[in-house]
Amino acid sequence: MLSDSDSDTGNFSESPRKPSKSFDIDLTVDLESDSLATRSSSSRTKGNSREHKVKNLPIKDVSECTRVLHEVFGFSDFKGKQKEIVEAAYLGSDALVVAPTGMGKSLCFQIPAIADKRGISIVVSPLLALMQNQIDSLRQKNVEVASLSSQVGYSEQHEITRQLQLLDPPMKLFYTTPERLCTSEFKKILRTVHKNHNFNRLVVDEAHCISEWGHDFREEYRRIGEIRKQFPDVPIMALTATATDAVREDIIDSLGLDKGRLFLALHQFNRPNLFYEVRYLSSPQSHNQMSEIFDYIMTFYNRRGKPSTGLVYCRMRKTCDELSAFLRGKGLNARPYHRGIPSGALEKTLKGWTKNEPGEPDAVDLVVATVAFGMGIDKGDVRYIIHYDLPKSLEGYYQETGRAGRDGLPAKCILYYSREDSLRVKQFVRNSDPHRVGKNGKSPTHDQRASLSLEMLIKFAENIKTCRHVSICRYFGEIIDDTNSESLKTYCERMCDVCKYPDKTKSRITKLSTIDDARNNVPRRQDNIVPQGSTKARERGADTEGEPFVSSKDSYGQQTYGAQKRSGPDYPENFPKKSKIALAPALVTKPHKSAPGLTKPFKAPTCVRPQAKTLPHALPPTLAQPKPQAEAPQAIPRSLVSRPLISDIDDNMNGNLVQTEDRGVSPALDLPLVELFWDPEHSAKVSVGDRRKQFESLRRSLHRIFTEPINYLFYWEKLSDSELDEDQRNGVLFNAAVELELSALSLSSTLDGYTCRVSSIKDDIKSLFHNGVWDSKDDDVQDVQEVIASLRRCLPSRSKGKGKQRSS
Ligand SMILES: Nc1ncnc2c1ncn2[C@@H]1O[C@H](COP(=O)(O)OP(=O)(O)OP(=O)(O)O)[C@@H](O)[C@H]1O
Repeated sequence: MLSDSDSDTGNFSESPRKPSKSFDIDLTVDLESDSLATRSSSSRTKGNSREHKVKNLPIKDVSECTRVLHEVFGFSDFKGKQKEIVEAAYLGSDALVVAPTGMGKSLCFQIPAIADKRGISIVVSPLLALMQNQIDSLRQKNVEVASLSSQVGYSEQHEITRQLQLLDPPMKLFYTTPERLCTSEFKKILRTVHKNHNFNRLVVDEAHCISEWGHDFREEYRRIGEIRKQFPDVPIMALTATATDAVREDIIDSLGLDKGRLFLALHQFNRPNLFYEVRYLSSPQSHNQMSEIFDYIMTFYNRRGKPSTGLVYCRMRKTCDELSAFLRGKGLNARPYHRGIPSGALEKTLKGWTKNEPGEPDAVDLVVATVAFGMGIDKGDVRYIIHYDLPKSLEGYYQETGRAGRDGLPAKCILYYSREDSLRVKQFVRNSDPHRVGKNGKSPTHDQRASLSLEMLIKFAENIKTCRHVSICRYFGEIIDDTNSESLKTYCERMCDVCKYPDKTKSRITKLSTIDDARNNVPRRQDNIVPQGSTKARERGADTEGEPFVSSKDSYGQQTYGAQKRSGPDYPENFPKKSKIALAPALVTKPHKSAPGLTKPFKAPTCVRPQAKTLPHALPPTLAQPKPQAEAPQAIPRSLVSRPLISDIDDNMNGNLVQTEDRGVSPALDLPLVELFWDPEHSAKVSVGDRRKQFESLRRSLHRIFTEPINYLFYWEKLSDSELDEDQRNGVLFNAAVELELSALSLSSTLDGYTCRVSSIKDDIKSLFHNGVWDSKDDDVQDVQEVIASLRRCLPSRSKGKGKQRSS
């Protein structure tokens, strides 16, 4: 067998360009140089100084790949298009591999890397856990592999860096993150590796992260294309499980893949062994849902006669903690998994789950996880995957359910769906950072892309006519003729609720609440709630005589908040009869002493509360002031002083911020006085009394954080570029409470749902104590980010620098 690793970059006659998949041409040998024509590309050789020219290179023998498959991995046959992909890569083609979860994409680059007689494949991977998983598995097979990440100690990093630059480095594969790959120090190392003819190929795993259309877009992934520019002769292989046409195009463009010589391997997306089912909820009622999940798991165990490995996905960390505690309390061997848990505990959970042998002491049957648990988790016998709530995209859902049944045996995928939850996710997506605009204006903005994918997921969930398998595959671009029952059978043989029990599914969907999207037009506080009489209000045509808050905008659609109808128990008798404004929020108010523009403060007679004593230092006076520890003790409200300090907060396994916070001695805070008016007309589902109560508790939660004795300066600085005076700060907190309460109301169709929503927002507010959440982009702190966004929207306009910076 003849072989060598890094061949010449172009000192051979140009082999004719053949379309994708015809990599047999790649075997063409340049007689002059004896090197393979596999790297040939005029575009790639441009700018290359031919330092790679190596004479008398032997032809590569692709049977080497099969040998590796048998001897290193112990498999008798290739799966899917593995053989073609592996050989094309071995021979030096660029390759784009789109294959369903569990197909065996890792082998597509591991085999050629091992088959290469010398040199290294550099693998870019988005997650440390994913890398570690592959590294561990390769080491078990005695494959030399290395990685550089923050988890590697300094001296080891030094040693690995040295080895990488040897003339004959020991490792076959080197794993790194996109962030490290693009640093100038690492590029310097790469230059040496390349100069030594050891840079065999670049592998981009989970390549959908490159795409602006991808659900997991990662800014740093976009920069990987720089490697193609700097090392044009180095072949690139990109792999993903979820690439629509748009994502594929984006990957090819961004990485600069050579379309003329690209090996494109597309597989069917269908996972016929997965049973998809959607369970409809009238509204998210956590206790019922948790009990139902417990019952489901127990029934499943009983049917199989033994515990089975499973996964429950939740969007929020705290739901993971609560649900896993609930299930553990009921005797199940469940553990939470999210980024708020220390890495040691996560490793233990992962190990217990991956190596799960029921009955073994450290075995974990069930992991309750956020999306942090996913990519790269390769366990064959996962028998069920439950989505406690709605993921943010169809791609995400497909990838997460893809963890099930990787051994080819049947597995169940259950999605809990309620319209309230879908509205909530929509709101997240809509409000998520919209600053990323597509390359050359070609791609849509981030929120358009994300909204589209979410919309498709919602359609998938609510569609009870089309087979779930077909819906998914169509989303990824497969053309399926649903009039042909034979071809449909290849997708689904009664392996989804729609196909297996259509009538039951039809009756189940009637449970969904009738809440519709129009209700989700939660007004942006700054846009539509204006203190009566203020300049802004006047500009918008506010009634300075009596209507407290107004909006002249009609973009709030069907919202009919405000002073439109004058009746009901809470409605003041003497409220002015004339109603000028059609659209205004239900809650109208004026923060005490704030809003200097208020020339005629509105007094709603029935709603004036008893004069609360306002402590002078309920909010710290200015940002420039010395830290409050130095202040006289009486300057800080007693209830705050007695609260635990930030350093006491338990940021461990269960992220028990809530508990710690609840240890505070007094829940009562003396807040600045406000005058309130609530329109009962628009509080049909939830009484004015309940709303007032919940509003006050939201407001209290906000005040606790932003008067927090140790860190409040940090919080205010995070929110605003400029200093705010006391009135302004009171105004911000007040307005944010208004906005958050409205948001909870608009996303709920029952009192229970509303109360549950407010309590969840309060937990999010408490999470602001964790300094890390302020700048976090993690999916599972998105609720907290929503609270921050709300606060920023409520800043006076001149101090909105931070908010703008985020979204510009
Ligand atoms: N040729 C093969 N024969 C048998 N099993 C294989 C073969 N190739 C891969 N596998 C097994 O299939 C499983 C899935 O492989 P792998 O993790 O590479 O999938 P993947 O396509 O990367 O999935 P995901 O996108 O979900 O990460 C692994 O357990 C792997 O050992």
